[in-house]
Parts: sequence; C-alpha cells; structure tokens
Amino acid sequence: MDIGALRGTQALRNNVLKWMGFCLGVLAGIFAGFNLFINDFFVLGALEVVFASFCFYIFFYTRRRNGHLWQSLTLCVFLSLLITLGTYLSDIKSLLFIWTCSLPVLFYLLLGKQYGKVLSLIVAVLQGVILLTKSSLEPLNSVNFLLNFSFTYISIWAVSHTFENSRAEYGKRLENLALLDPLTGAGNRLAMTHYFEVELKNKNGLFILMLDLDYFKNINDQYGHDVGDRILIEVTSFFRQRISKGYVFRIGGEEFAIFLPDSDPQSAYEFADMLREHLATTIHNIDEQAINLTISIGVACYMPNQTLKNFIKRADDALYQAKQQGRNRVVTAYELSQQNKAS
Ligand SMILES: Nc1nc2c(ncn2[C@@H]2O[C@H](COP(=O)(O)OP(=O)(O)OP(=O)(O)O)[C@@H](O)[C@H]2O)c(=O)[nH]1
Repeated sequence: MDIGALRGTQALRNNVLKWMGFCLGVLAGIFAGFNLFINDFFVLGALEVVFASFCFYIFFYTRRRNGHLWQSLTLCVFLSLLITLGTYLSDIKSLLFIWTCSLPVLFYLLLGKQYGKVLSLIVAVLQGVILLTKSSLEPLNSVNFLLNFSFTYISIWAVSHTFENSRAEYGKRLENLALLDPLTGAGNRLAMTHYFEVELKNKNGLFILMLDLDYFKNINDQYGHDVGDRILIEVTSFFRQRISKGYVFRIGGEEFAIFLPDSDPQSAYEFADMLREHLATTIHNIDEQAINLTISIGVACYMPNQTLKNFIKRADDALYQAKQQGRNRVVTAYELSQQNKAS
C-alpha cells in the first residue's frame, strides 16, 4: 500500500508552494519592470525584485524536496506587505487592491486553518484602514465600493476557511480509516510501517515488543466471541495507559506490537516484564465475569539499516521462544542470540 498517499496535506501544500512560487515570481518580475521603468515607484519596484527572486528560489527548492513552513510563511507575509504597500502608494484607479481578495485562498492553502484565520484578519484590518484613510475613493462611490469590496473579501475568506476545514477533517478521517484497527483503535500494520518509516527509523535506542495473548482461543470458547472482543479493547487501553512514550499496534487477531523509542536493553526488558506482570495480576470484569489472562512477549533492538521485516522477525522469534518456554514470560532477541551461540 502507498504510504505516501497518507501525506496528502504535505503534498498539496508543497505543490501549491511550488507553483505559487513560479507564478508569483513571473508576475512580480513583470510588475517590478513596470514600477521601476514606467511608473517610477522605486521602493515598490525594488521590493518586487526581491520578492520575485525569493519566489524563484522557492520554486527551484520545492522541485527537489519538501518546502518548509518558514518559506510558506515568508511568501505569504511578503506578498501581503507588497499588496498593502501597493494599495497605500498607488492611485485607487489602478485597482491594485483587488489582489487582496486572493490572499485568504493562498493563506489557507499554504498554511492551514490557524495561520489562515490570523493572517486573513490582519490583512483585512490593514487594508480596511488604508482604504478608509485614502483621501479620495473617487471616481468610485465610497460607500458602495467599501461594502462591495468587504463582502467580496469576506466571502472568499469564508469559502477558503470552509474548504480547508472540510479538507483537513476528511483527510483525518481517511487517515484513521487507513491506519486504525476498527475494533480496538490501536494502529494497524500499515500504521506500523508508516510510523517506522516516517518517525522512528532514525531515532536512537528503538525497541520493538511483540505481544501475544496466551490461550486466547480458550477465552473465546469459554465466554464467547463478544467477550473476547471486549478483552482485546481492554488490553489495548491497558497498554496505552502504561506507555508514556511509544506506539501500540494490533497486528493480528490477539497479537500486538509496541515501538519504544529512546530506550535501552535493560529498560525495554523491564518495561515488557512490567506489562506482563501487571496483566497477569489484573482481573477483567466483563458481563459480571472475572477474567484473568496472561501474555508472552518478544523484545528486539533496532540495528542500523535493518528492514522493518527483519526487525519484526527478530522480536517474533523471541516471542515464539517465550511461548515455547511455557508462556507468560518475556524473551529478548539478545538472549536468544546468546543461546544460539552457546549451542
Ligand atoms: N474475539 C476475537 N477473537 C479473535 C479475533 N481475532 C482472532 N481471534 C481469535 O484468537 C484466537 C487465536 O488462537 P490461537 O492462534 O490458537 O492462539 P491462542 O489460543 O492465543 O494460543 P497461543 O497463542 O498459542 O497461546 C482464535 O480463537 C481466533 O478466533 C478477534 O478480533 N476477536
């Protein structure tokens, strides 16, 4: 499955940044020429030259890699300053202020809801003050002009806000559908691959715990499948409550995995053993039945440049040994390799 598809927002923002960089670079270059050589607006013209250069830098940068927040923020703030300064300096008849209406769309597409809201409000206030203090709005009827302009700006702002809000919400819902186990809410196998590739691979002291409930078939047989389901949900929240820094995944029927970043062999083992012991001494009260269950755990440490498949396999082998040795125990991959060397 294509994990990149789950990073839709990043791809969208990068694409918008790239092509906005190109289009605004070309436009700013043309306007700079006009302002420097025809209109004699040297300040504005010089700023437009700087802006055009920055836009082309962004365009070439984002062609090869993902853009940064500071680049989008600088582009938006710089463009807003150019438009407000242009509105302040130029004659109202040049209609330069019309560009203001494009800003909310750009803010929301490039920076999202929070920045979009704040920047759209700042620009609205700035442009409002500038237009109100302009000595004359002639030949335009000033009241009509201000009402029409404000309503157009507010409508575009509202549409941008609604669009970004729904886009982000649907994106989140799709991501949850793709990454979460519907029964327990823990991450699924795809989520495991996703977090490993995106967040964990380069972290120090990464450990994996493979956890498998012991004799779970007996629970289903004795209490029914529904009770079995509720046990799986309880066990997931049991793990979550005890993990301060890490991720829980359900990767099979009664099989779970936990990533522990920033750990060491001793702490990873102690954490696994604490989970095992706590679970073994916890009574689950479901439908007035007191149910107790145990778990077997395999632990492995991530070796640099190892694939996720190999990483999981080493923990799985340790888990298999824990089952073989009678269940309700923790076996580490390190321990296993020592045993293999000795035999
Ligand atoms: N209630 C419920 N049971 C499930 C689910 N997925 C798998 N199972 C059950 O989990 C049980 C797994 O059985 P086994 O693979 O024999 O493992 P076990 O009984 O836990 O024995 P060991 O792992 O060897 O200790 C089977 O009975 C499956 O039907 C689920 O989503 N809900």
